[in-house]
Amino acid sequence: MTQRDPVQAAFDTISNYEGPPIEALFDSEPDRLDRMVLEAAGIRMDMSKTHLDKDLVGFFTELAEAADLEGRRKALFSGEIVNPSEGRAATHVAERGEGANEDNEIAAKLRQRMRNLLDAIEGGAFGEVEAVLHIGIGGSVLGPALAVDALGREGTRCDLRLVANIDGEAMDEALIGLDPETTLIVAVSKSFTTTETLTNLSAALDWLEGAGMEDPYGRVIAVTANPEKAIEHGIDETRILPFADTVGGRYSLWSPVGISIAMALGWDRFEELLEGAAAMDRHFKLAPLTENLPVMAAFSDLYYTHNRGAETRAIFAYDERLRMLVPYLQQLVMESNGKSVTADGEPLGRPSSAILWGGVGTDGQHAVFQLLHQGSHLVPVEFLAVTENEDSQDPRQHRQLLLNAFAQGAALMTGRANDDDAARAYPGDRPSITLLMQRLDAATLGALIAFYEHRTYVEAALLGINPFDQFGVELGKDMARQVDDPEQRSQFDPSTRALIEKAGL
Ligand SMILES: O=P(O)(O)OC[C@H]1O[C@](O)(CO)[C@@H](O)[C@@H]1O
Repeated sequence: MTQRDPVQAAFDTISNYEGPPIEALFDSEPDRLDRMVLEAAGIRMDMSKTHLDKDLVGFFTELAEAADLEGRRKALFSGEIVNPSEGRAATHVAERGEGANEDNEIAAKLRQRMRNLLDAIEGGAFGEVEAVLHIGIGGSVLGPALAVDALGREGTRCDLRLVANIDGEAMDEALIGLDPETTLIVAVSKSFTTTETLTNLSAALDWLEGAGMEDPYGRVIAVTANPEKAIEHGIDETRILPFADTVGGRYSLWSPVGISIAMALGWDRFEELLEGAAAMDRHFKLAPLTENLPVMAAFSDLYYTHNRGAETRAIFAYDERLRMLVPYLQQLVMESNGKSVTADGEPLGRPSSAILWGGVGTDGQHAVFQLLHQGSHLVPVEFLAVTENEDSQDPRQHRQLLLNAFAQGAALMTGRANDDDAARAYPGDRPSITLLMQRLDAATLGALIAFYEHRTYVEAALLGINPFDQFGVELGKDMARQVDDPEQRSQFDPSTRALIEKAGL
């Protein structure tokens, strides 16, 4: 008789489990709030409005054991190869001082180099710097965009403009009102081969040259894991900030990629961001699985994809400062876990990560929440809110903001019957998680981002996925090159050829 694969057996149990509605769990589990509200690094996660009951948590614990989650967690922090397809470790935790000693030291040295350059800039080495034009795409821009948008509301030390898209409209907009004499260019690309970034860098250099600048390259700082390529592009070694190639693009804001964060918010805030992330690292590393925020959140994610067939999950931040969180997390989660093969190259054979979408509250309530309450799709929702009001704000607004966030979670769960009119009935029993933070400072934001990183890692570990490669993006890049070549173009399909012809390309 062949032994059943214990991971598959645990997934089968989870997929076939039929538990009670969420509301009933508050009666059947009197200690529910104690067990399902977890707190770490300034984040309070309330999971009591999910279907995870004691049995399910037990089944997930069995799955974690079968998938050797604790071993995977240890492998991440000890710098072992966790990205087998590229034969690499993933050392973003070392950027926060929580990796293997050797990796921590490498990261600390590169951070010191970043600090020295920052001191030189602030000391006037580049003349007066009023603005920074940060050029990068994907993981080379989304972190700085999120951090500075969230934390720079009360003023920044320089005017930070970000440009990612290869669309000239994006560059035109980013340059509005900038003075070439007082603008520094920060070109960020892990590979330094990304078409968008290199094309935008050339456009920015032309802009400097067009303004009569004698040495446009002298105004460029490059951040990359491939310094040779940056040198090939004409950037002087002294203005290159390298980072380790074991730091994935979507995990890189902690590395010198964060120089724009440090320039806009100051070095101390950048360090606080790292410290907050390190606090979450320690929690993830040490807390037992059932008290561990990233682990329990991943259990919930997998329950809804495997048991309830949820294809998406939504995140709504009831805080305007977190409006960039969803785009940031979309890359983190979907580029990491949107895969159909396991780390061993076998077909996955089960749903991978859910599609992540969302926005901010209360805006979403007046646009897409209809579907959340009454649509035929089950969408687990995550609400984020910050209890402390900023001094400058009207407390009435903040009060309403929070009340709305909490009411939505309650409404999704309880629903409301209407025997006379089905269109006015709310089925209820719809799950949500609420993440509550007392304040949104650099440390809490760091912890929040690290929480999502580790949750993504746990999901990958349980699914058997390698979350650190992204081969899915390569085919489109390749075809974009081919389609630009008249000879290869003729081999394309009739629809694509007609589009190219119509656009006159
Ligand atoms: O930092 P780079 O090498 O320019 O890459 C930018 C982005 O492009 C991707 O490689 C996808 O094409 C992302 O993983 C990455 O964050």
